[in-house]
Amino acid sequence: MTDTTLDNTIPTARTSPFPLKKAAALGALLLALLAAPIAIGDQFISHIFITIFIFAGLSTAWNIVGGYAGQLSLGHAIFYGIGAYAGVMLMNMGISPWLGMFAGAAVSVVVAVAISYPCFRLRGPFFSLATIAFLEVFRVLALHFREFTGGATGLMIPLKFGWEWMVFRDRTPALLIAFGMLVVALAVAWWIRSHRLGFYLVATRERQSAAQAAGVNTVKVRLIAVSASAALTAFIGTFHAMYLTFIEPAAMFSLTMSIQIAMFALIGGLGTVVGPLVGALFLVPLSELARGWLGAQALGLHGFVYGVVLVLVVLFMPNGLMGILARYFGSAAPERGSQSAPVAAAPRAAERPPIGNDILVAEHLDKHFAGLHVTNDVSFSLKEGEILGLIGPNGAGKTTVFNMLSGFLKPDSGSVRVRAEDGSWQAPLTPGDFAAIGVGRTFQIVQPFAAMTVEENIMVGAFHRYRDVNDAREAARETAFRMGLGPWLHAEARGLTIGGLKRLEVARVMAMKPRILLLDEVMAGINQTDVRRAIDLMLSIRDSGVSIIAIEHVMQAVMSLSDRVVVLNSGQIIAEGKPQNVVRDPQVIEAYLGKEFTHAQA
Ligand SMILES: Nc1ncnc2c1ncn2[C@@H]1O[C@H](COP(=O)(O)OP(=O)(O)OP(=O)(O)O)[C@@H](O)[C@H]1O
Repeated sequence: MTDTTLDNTIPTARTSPFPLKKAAALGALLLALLAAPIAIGDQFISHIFITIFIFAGLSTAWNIVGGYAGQLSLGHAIFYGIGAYAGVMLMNMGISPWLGMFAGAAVSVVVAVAISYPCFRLRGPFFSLATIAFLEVFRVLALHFREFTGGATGLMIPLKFGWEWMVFRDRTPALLIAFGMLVVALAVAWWIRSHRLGFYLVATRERQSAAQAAGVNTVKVRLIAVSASAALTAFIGTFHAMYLTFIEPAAMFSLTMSIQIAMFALIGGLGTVVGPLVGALFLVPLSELARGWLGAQALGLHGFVYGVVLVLVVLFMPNGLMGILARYFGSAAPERGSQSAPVAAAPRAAERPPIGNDILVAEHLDKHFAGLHVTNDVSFSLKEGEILGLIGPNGAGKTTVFNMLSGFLKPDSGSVRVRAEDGSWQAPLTPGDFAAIGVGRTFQIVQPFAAMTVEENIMVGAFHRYRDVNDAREAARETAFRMGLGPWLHAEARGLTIGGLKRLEVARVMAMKPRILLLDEVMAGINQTDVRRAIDLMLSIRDSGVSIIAIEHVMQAVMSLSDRVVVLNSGQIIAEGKPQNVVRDPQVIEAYLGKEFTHAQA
């Protein structure tokens, strides 16, 4: 590691994932998109723009779930269909679609929560398949209840014109409504992405367990995202039904529709605020023009050309059109191998606070994995202000113990109790409970939120203390500079070296200001100089009143840091005590250290 001088100045500039300059550019683009068809005044052109606005709105709504939260739903036509049917059915009863769309949105939210809750357990393609299955159920239901839905013959809207009924002879009012809906969808998507919820969603998408360790209720945030997305989709569904004037199950609950909605976001730029709009802007005219120009020449030729363009985009633009734009206007990637800014000199307390009473107690922890008895009656305690070293050979069960101390694994028997700030003893169960009571942990295999910047990664931890984005950003920057990550604030975590990722892992948990810190091999794979710095950092963390349990194989660190050491072997505690005594224990030498270590110590 080189001794690069650390720039200790913490910049106070406040940036968001969607800063003002970009917002102004988007505003100008939207105004131009509205002005163009009005200025041209052609019915067909207006129709194309209405279609762009509708699909861009639908795709923006989908992107909240599919892009931010990473749940690739192919069932979004359910909410579109519910919005459409609610609007038309209520209109048939004399109720304005402006009210109908809220009814459709309310039903969609209930359906979305009911479907998503069990499906969140499914990962990747299995989630997508489940959403397709639900879509098919809704199509069949719409066919079956023909007294309400008109069955396969569909429903015609009663031809009542005017703003009250959302039906017009001229295209301009429809253009304005479609535009308004797109703006609302974009505003909601932007708000979510630039606030705590958006950070939590992306973190959940990137690494669910790391997000849980940072105190994120991953189920709750995804349910909120699904609800917002379903409501927006239903709003647009109601309007589109009025625009089409006729609805039927095959068109409203169609898989093609679901795929199209998702595709615009994929092509434009998954997980970005404006990606879906860019995708729709590119693809809707292409599809309409291909249909108009080529449809007459040879049957299906337009579909072929459209398909070829899609394949080319997917092959050559993995991050969508927004990826290309970001390459020209975005920030540069961090340089690998140069991430050596030292950890800031940790301010040490003049005097070490005295070791207090127990703050965490593990009692009789037993855990089996199939036939393997991984931990066997493991009991120990951690005292306030203490550093407890947890050592043992590979496979001894150390990480399993950590998983039980942080709610990631439920012990088969035994318990973990933690003393809360008010002095009461609690028995947290879930990772969220542990985070809430002040237990923070790192992971042996680093778990960065790869697509987020270093700053955003640490902010996910800081949100545990601060709701406000600017406060969380400030806290994250402070932590980043303290951890020597200052120069890489705006670099994506995926570009960091292993040393950088280890620091990021600790920085994220430190930003939570935990009272108890569980460190899982944070010194593995780093060089001697960094080990010494990491030791200093841990001592300063301890001096600031944090109690630490550290799993570590680097004996230099174990010996100089630990007040006490617990040795695990084959899931059982074989020794416990002061480090200098433990390393002389014949059982520990036999099972873990080897005779060479004792000789070296002597
Ligand atoms: N989810 C799991 N399913 C089945 N076996 C598991 C699981 N997790 C851990 N094990 C097994 O339990 C044993 C203890 O693993 P654990 O990771 O807790 O050990 P460790 O002491 O942390 O080892 P290391 O120092 O190599 O990280 C190992 O044999 C491991 O293969």
